[in-house]
Amino acid sequence: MTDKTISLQPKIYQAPMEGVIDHHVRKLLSAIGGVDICVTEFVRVTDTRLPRRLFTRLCPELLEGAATASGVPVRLQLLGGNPESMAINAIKAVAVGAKAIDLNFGCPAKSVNNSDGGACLLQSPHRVEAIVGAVRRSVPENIPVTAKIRLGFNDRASYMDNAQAAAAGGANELAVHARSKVDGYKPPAYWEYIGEIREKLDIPVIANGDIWTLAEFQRCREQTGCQAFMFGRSLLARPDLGLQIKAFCAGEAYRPMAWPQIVELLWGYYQTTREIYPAKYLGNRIKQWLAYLKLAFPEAQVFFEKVKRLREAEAIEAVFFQELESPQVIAKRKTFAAA
Ligand SMILES: Cc1cc2nc3c(=O)[nH]c(=O)nc-3n(C[C@H](O)[C@H](O)[C@H](O)COP(=O)(O)O)c2cc1C
Repeated sequence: MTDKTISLQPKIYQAPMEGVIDHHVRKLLSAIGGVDICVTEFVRVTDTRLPRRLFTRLCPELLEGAATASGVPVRLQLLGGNPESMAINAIKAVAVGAKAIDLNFGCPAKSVNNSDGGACLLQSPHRVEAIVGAVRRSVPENIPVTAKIRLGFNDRASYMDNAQAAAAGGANELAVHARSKVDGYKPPAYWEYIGEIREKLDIPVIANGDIWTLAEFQRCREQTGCQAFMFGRSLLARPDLGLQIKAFCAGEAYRPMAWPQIVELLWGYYQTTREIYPAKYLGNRIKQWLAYLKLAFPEAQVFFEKVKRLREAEAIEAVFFQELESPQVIAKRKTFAAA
């Protein structure tokens, strides 16, 4: 690989997804490859110093050098509106093992916004600056403090004020989900705003929102000029999207993951989480992942239909066995093994 191709390689981030991308999913996604940085679900900061176990439950990687088993660094995300409490808990997180802190200014949930956290803070850019500043000043300089914003709360008018506030507070990087809180998750994502932010700020800006495919990555890169990209739902829909992008950028051939590999991935996820989640929720996590996979793999829709009403381990596993033993899957497995 020449220096030129290295410099053309984008940095790929796994987006935080509360209730969806936990440490099990981070482990699987980072093992596939293509992901440079993972981010945890948010730790909700109240007025107290949170106990160590809360950090390690949400991010057991803190006990393993703050990296996944495949060595991908994991950033711990904090959410809250009180600069002092955020700073105190950032210090605690670092003491527990965090090597980077990300601050959430994007969560649209009513319950979160009503208790003064997430996207509602975008209504007061000076508060964004104060929170970032308090955390930045409280943790050692070698610990990156990053922020993740939307383009605004009720509308997108405050996008630049909030981006500049995060930078003025000392954020080392800024991830921008290209929608306002009111935009929710409705397409489109307004990538053009990210490009403006990137031009104005001196810190790396990470583009996020609706980058579902390699072609969309290319368009987003063109529109924003960014070198860093964050993928949430899209990475669940195409778990090797990071590899697809990196191979493309390096000019290398790459055969994207096909359904047989996806079933094996899902089977691995089911097996590792089977004992951990309460029995009454058995299968819920794979159904949740299938809901994203359906967007990229027609086979996932068929599989989802077969498991959607099942709650018993035996029944769910029978569907898996049927799929894992299907001639199509076995044939593909042999082809991959030979390749
Ligand atoms: C179910 C769900 C949970 C999310 N949880 C978080 C979170 O904990 N912290 C955060 O900053 N963003 C969270 N987000 C937003 C994503 O990180 C990301 O910004 C958004 O989904 C757009 O990116 P995508 O189009 O690649 O999914 C969440 C999104 C979804 C759909």
